[in-house]
Amino acid sequence: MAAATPETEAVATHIAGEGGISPVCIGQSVVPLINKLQDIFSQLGSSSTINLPQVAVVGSQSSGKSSVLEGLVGRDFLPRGSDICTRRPLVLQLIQTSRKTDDKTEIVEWGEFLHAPGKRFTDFSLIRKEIEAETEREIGSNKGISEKQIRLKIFSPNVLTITLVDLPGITKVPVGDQPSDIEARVRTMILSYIKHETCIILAVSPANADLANSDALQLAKQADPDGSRTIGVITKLDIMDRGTDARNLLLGSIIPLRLGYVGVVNRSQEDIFSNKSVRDALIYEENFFRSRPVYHSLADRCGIAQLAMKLNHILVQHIKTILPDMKARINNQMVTLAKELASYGELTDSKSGQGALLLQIITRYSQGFCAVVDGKNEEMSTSELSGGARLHYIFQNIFVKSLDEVDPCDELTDEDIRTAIQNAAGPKSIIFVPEVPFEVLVRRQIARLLDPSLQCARFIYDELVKISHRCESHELQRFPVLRRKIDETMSSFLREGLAPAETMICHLIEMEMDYINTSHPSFVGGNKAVELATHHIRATRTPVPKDPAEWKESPSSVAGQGLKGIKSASIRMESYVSAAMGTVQPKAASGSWGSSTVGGTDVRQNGKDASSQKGSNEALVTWESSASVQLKRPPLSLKGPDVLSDQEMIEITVTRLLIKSYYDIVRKNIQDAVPKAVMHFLVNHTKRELHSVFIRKLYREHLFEEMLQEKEDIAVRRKRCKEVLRVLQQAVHTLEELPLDYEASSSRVTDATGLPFSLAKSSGMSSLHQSMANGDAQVPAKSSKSKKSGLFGEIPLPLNGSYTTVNGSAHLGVTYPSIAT
Ligand SMILES: Nc1nc2c(ncn2[C@@H]2O[C@H](COP(=O)(O)OP(=O)(O)OP(=O)(O)O)[C@@H](O)[C@H]2O)c(=O)[nH]1
Repeated sequence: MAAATPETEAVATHIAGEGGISPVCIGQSVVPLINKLQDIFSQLGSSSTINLPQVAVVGSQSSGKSSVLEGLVGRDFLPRGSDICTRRPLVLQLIQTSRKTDDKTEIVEWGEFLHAPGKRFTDFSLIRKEIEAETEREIGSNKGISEKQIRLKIFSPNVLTITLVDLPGITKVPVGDQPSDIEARVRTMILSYIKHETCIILAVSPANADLANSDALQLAKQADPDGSRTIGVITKLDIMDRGTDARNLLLGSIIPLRLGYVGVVNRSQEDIFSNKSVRDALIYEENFFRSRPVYHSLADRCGIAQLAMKLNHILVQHIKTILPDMKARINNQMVTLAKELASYGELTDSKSGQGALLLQIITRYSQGFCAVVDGKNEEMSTSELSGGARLHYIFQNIFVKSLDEVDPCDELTDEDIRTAIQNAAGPKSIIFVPEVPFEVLVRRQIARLLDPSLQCARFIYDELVKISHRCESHELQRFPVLRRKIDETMSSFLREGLAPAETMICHLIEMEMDYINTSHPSFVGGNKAVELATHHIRATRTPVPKDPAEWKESPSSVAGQGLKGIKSASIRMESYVSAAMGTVQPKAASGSWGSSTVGGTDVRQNGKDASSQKGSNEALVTWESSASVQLKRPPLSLKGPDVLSDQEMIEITVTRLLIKSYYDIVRKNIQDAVPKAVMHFLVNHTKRELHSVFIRKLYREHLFEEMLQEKEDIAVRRKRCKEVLRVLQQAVHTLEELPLDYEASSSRVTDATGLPFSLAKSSGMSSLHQSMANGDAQVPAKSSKSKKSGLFGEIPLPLNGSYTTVNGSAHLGVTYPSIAT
């Protein structure tokens, strides 16, 4: 390396400070704020979604990760060794404390674990022991690995303020308690840290192993494919094969890395055994690079100090890049919290305040109810019907449709109709199509409309109850008593609305049953019904059998089928059709079926009746000459004969037609009137009166206190909400304090070519590059502020662009002289 010039000496003095103990503190004004934020957000618990930048050290087992971290911290406190040492992720937050104190007794450096809050570890060897003990407490001593973090804060005036994560090394063959898939598990664990875009990866590879096989670089590439946040760290430069050096590795000739490599020399195992101090190790490292000319031109890539500077600068730029997003996220969180807080409202003790609050709640409730019913609710669902649309569905798709599907005669058999007709005729024969049985039967069918109509009203009532629950405001949740009272009032009010709706429905059905309006213009009427019946029968009759024997058989076979097969049989009956049409019956048929003419003959006098008549006449004659004839006692239950007469068929068909026609009229009336009644008495009435009912029943001054009793957890939530809001406001404040025009003053970051980032991208800087390459290590005091874009945003060139060396070597970002070893 080139000898130190007066300028570099001056810079070195500046960095070393008085007595050589002042460290370079690039980012001092920025990173502490981030740590402050980190503390603030840790108070918020896991709900915090702010990802603060971290630096994670990854690599294969025993590659020197912990040693690198120790070098960066400048203290000897991590478990290290040739065997597996780091078995749980160690999150290490370095916090720079105030620089120096005159009071020599004051403790200036200490560590604190999250699992032992308040306990200061001033003896750093105890920190190492505590890490080992805490590791064993979790996973025992037999080489097991866990992903549960150990969190440690190191407070010191001699550290760069930064967060580092030491991760277990990648290992191939399971040993001790390690599971068979140890390699995969460790890789997954490491990836879970380094995959975050905000994580800077220190990929540690030993110089004495083939870089092409580096686990660290392979994992880093997986998490950061474009290499924009990966720094390669080459360790063990001191134990490379004789005759080899790491020049090509550091230059990125083997595996190029966008942010380049830094070579370091840590303490060897022997050094550890002999308790070599960090300070001595750093001096040794400095001498190592100084004594090897091959590294002279790579001063900016050699030594832990360069790594510290590089890291710090990248971190600063990174923070600047993510700041706007961080602010936006905090603001979003604040908006959400403010809304939540507003929903909890404030408590008031004054009667007028309570009254106003109560009035507001019941007014909102009533308006919400109406809005849901009217379909004006803002939170209207797009995935299913809700509110008023459900009421409409119940009316039209359930009620009206169900009535449409009802067949008024489905429960009326021909025998039922015939029996009704005969009963209506009393002791007489039927002359005309009877009116009474039609009325009796149609009334019975109209009565069947009552149940579905009442059910429809019930369904609507149920829906309104559901709506009433839905429109409970968030605010109402705070007051369980008020909520219960509103619920009670609402359901009793809805019940009160249901009663008149049901009464109205009963009246509607009764009205319909009470007066059968056969003059209704849509009613088919008797004559038309006979005509239709006749027409229907004509259309469906089968041809008359040619063989008279078949005529004989025909009726009897119909009779043989009994009333079960009467419908189809009646269609086949020629006699029936003839009777309906007024034509003459075939003789044979008339013999067995009686002399029926439309409306003129007692059709019940069928063959059997005739023969019994004949039999009684004979009995009379015989009585005169011989012993008396006994009549059969009529059975208790009397039914008409099995076989239907022609006239009966017509009567039945006509009666059916009349029933259907009239029922249709009534059905339409009911389909129309029931929804109207329900809407009027129940739904609209509720909408109209709800608010005044609430006022009447709930807005009572002596009830205010009771009804506005808050749920216990609401007070807790309100308090928590306020607290989190306060913390967020503090975070915003902290962010606003951040000097966005921050400019690094005493270090620079170089890209893989060895040039400072910005300079490397500037044109016409080759002479500068050359001077550095020559080991002059001088950067003009003023250089243009150019920028490099990448993941970490734009990296401006430090204004003074000074390149620091101490005695021709890079100076550390930590000042070991002050450390008590
Ligand atoms: N000679 C020499 N030895 C080193 C160097 N870096 C680390 N070592 C030694 O390598 C061994 C492992 O170092 P650690 O720092 O514990 O490595 P690690 O990667 O943290 O190990 P695990 O956490 O167990 O994976 C120790 O004995 C160190 O002394 C170096 O640059 N030079």
